[in-house]
Amino acid sequence: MGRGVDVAEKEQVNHVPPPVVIDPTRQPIVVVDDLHIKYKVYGTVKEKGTGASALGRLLRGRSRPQMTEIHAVRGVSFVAYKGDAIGVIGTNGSGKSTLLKAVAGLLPPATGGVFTDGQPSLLGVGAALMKDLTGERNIILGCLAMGLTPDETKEKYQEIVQFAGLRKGFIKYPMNTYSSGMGARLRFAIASARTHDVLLIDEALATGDAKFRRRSKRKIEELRKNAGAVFLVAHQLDVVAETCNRVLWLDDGQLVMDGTPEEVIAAYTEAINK
Ligand SMILES: Nc1ncnc2c1ncn2[C@@H]1O[C@H](COP(=O)(O)OP(=O)(O)OP(=O)(O)O)[C@@H](O)[C@H]1O
Repeated sequence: MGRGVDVAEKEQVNHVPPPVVIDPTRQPIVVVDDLHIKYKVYGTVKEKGTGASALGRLLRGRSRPQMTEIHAVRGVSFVAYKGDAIGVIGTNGSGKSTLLKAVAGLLPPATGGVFTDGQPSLLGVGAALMKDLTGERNIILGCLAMGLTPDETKEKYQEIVQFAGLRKGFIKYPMNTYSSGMGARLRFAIASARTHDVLLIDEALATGDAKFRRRSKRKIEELRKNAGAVFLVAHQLDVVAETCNRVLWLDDGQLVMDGTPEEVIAAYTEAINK
């Protein structure tokens, strides 16, 4: 017997998103078109999560996990233009990191698409630096990995050390002796040593102090001028307001608002304080 489709489901099935409109006077760098991202997870989420029910399942031999899907990004569309610095805000689990990973090409769309003009670089909290190596070695390897020549790396080295502004002597210590803030500063300093077509920064500035944030803001402005577009995920709304010319507000995987920092942050603040 066929299953009835309720009205909400019908609307979803028949929903045809409006086409993405590109401003012909500006240079598009990233086009996200009705993007859907789903994670496949293995678990028994449909059943009760109590100890008794887990034991019952085990005794009945039904502990085999089932596959379920988490629909993390649900029909997001926008266009980022050359010179845009876009803040992505939203509550925990609203899909911000997932969206950035998809723009970076690290997660395949379930449906919809992401088109980028140039190479995206994702700078995340856990960006790959080698914990056992010194800051010095990480700068050299990081620069070479980003495609700088050995001569360019030599040229940039001092600038990176200065920008990171680590405590005296720490550049010669292994990174596993760094605080999380120090690690984040070094990561950002390395990443910003070259221009990126699309630079995606996921919470990487969160642990910096006020002075470092001011320096980062200036650096992002510089990167914006030379790069294609910069995306910044941050929970600190003041950082987003200071750094970005545009903000996307995500909620439950959907785009609630796309506008200036003033209007989007005001609407978001009102919504979360209700
Ligand atoms: N690797 C994963 N496997 C399965 N589900 C995931 C995975 N990563 C994220 N999710 C789920 O996708 C949804 C969006 O998560 P995401 O990390 O993108 O949110 P976020 O807005 O960046 O959150 P936060 O502000 O807490 O960092 C959440 O429901 C989360 O549980």
